[in-house]
Amino acid sequence: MPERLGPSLSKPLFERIALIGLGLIGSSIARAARHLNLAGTIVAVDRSEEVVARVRELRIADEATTDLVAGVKDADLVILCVPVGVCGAVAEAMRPGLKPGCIVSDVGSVKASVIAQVQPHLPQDVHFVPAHPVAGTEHSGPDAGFATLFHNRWCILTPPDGADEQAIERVRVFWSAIGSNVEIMSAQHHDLVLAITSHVPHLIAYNIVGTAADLETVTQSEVIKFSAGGFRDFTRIAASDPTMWRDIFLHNKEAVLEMLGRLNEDIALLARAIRWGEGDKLFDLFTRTRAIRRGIISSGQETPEPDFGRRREDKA
Ligand SMILES: NC(=O)C1=CN([C@@H]2O[C@H](COP(=O)(O)OP(=O)(O)OC[C@H]3O[C@@H](n4cnc5c(N)ncnc54)[C@H](O)[C@@H]3O)[C@@H](O)[C@H]2O)C=CC1
Ligand SMILES: O=C(O)C(=O)Cc1ccc(O)cc1
Repeated sequence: MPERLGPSLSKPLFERIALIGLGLIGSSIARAARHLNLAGTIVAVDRSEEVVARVRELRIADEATTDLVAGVKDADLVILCVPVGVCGAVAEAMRPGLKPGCIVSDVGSVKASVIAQVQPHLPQDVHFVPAHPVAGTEHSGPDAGFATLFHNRWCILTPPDGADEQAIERVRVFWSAIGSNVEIMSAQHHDLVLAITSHVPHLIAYNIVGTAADLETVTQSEVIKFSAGGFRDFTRIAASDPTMWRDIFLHNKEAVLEMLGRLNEDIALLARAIRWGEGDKLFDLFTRTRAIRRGIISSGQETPEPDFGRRREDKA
């Protein structure tokens, strides 16, 4: 068992869990649920034969199938771990197999659109509790997952109005047992917050790496050769899955456009400060942002970077 995972439960939280989509997130949930004894039986469902075969090889689920209806049969908890753009189609296709009274959840990076897509397809006696584990990497697929991915990270639940309290509590307990800190908010608020903290930063990374690549013909590969840490960090983010991120932008359109509008205004102000030599404006902003980063590190939400011996010199 990985070192940082908590103790496994003596009795599973759910008899049978079905995970739909066994990529980075689905396979990480499967691994964590297995290690922590959160489910009596874990069923893996994926539309890709290749992924199903790999899940069997990796032994991260008890059963694996491409058949959605058979896969969700008798499951007490079904979690959609597919790109947000296909959640509605998956919900519609799995509906005939859903057990009355079961809980359906998801892990999508966008919430209002997923609720709008999924809810109309669920029978009245099925409880929908949408979730978003705010943890991930730029990698995809069943080999990329690991059991500690969600440890000490946030998981946001966005239950629609009138959602069953017991079902919300069971999903909260599930993510807490996985090691996440759980918070509940409205889907609209989630989408606005995540637009600025996650979606727009990814768009900026895709954009800057794209622009630099276009410049490369002009600079004859100096862009990559002399890329310092900052640019390299952007290339990591810009290596994230194209399908997943296309869907996120198309399904959180209003919030992303709202945040991009604000960002454009602020960038125009920065350009103006540079043009007119207003150093104090630049200095004030950079001082504020440095304090934010240091606050994140001291609150324990981020591991500090290696100091390469700098601290010893500082002390001298
Ligand atoms: N990658 C990340 O860092 C994070 C992703 N998320 C969310 O998790 C979800 C999954 O993302 P990843 O695991 O990274 O993706 P992934 O690309 O690693 O895995 C997605 C899996 O879904 C399967 N799939 C696609 N369409 C399907 C369908 N119609 N029916 C059945 N299976 C289907 C694919 O074959 C693939 O195995 C997305 O909604 C994403 O927004 C949430 C937090 C972090
Ligand atoms: O790799 C990174 O830096 C991420 O930001 C991962 C990530 C991607 C999408 C999410 O909805 C949550 C986390």
